Amino acid sequence: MSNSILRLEDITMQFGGVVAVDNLSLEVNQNEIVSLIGPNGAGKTTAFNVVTGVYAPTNGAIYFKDNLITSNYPKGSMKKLYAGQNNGKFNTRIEKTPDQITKLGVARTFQNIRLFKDLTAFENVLIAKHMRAKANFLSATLCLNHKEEHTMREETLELLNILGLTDVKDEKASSLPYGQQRHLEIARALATKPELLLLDEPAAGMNPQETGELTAFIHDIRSKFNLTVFMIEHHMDLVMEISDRIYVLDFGKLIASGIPEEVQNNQRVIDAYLGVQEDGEE
Ligand SMILES: Nc1ncnc2c1ncn2[C@@H]1O[C@H](COP(=O)(O)OP(=O)(O)OP(=O)(O)O)[C@@H](O)[C@H]1O
Repeated sequence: MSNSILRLEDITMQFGGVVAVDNLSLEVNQNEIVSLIGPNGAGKTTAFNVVTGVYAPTNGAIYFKDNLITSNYPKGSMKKLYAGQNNGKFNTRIEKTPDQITKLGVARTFQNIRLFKDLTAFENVLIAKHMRAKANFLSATLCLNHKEEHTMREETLELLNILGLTDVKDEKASSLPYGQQRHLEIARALATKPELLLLDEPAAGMNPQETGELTAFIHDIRSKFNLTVFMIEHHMDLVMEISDRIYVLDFGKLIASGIPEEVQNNQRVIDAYLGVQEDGEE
């Protein structure tokens, strides 16, 4: 078996005529921290949405731990609209729901924090545990036996403790400072016991101190939970410091990949993204 945990093969995601992700192939290996970067609208979140089953790709295949979990090809009206390059290469259709992808061992956080704002930190994590145990929210809330419930509560407390949230476990999510809400979102993702954690802009909204602490925090959870991390991020200092490897998207296409030094010095990347951000130039 290879060391690959996630592999995208020729993924295209097209919304009508808009090609958000264009023939993207990439690989994430076990225990790596890999970043996906690119200017606004480059297709990063769409790529995450395809991996996590929010969208079925228009074309292409995805492998998780070398098992084919997603596969599609253009059909119906999409046949005419499809603008990609690999038409005909894929001929099976495999689609999984976000729940099914989560159960395989893939969890994610979102660019805009999606906590249950009126529930406590403890309740937010506990619900995620229930969701992992049962197929849906309703059965999750109704069908647990006492022993299962007790175990989940214990595990929830342990998770909050590891993530430094014990003191605020009974606070409403909405009342927590932004940095703690981000940690809570990660705690909730970890409650589903993932092997692969997708973080969509974990530093968004954080102050410089919180952002500075994020590298150590992500390293820490990676080793404690034996995780692989695939991350979208705009803070270049963080990306360059934390990433084992980086993939760069521009207008949906992969324009560069490599270790941070390679990507940092890549002229296409500088032109497309880093240059724009640092100099404010087009
Ligand atoms: N559901 C959708 N329907 C139509 N177009 C969409 C949809 N989702 C994304 N797009 C388009 O796909 C392109 C890529 O968007 P996406 O949000 O993936 O980019 P991004 O790299 O994550 O951007 P940002 O860094 O600003 O979050 C954009 O042009 C966007 O408008």
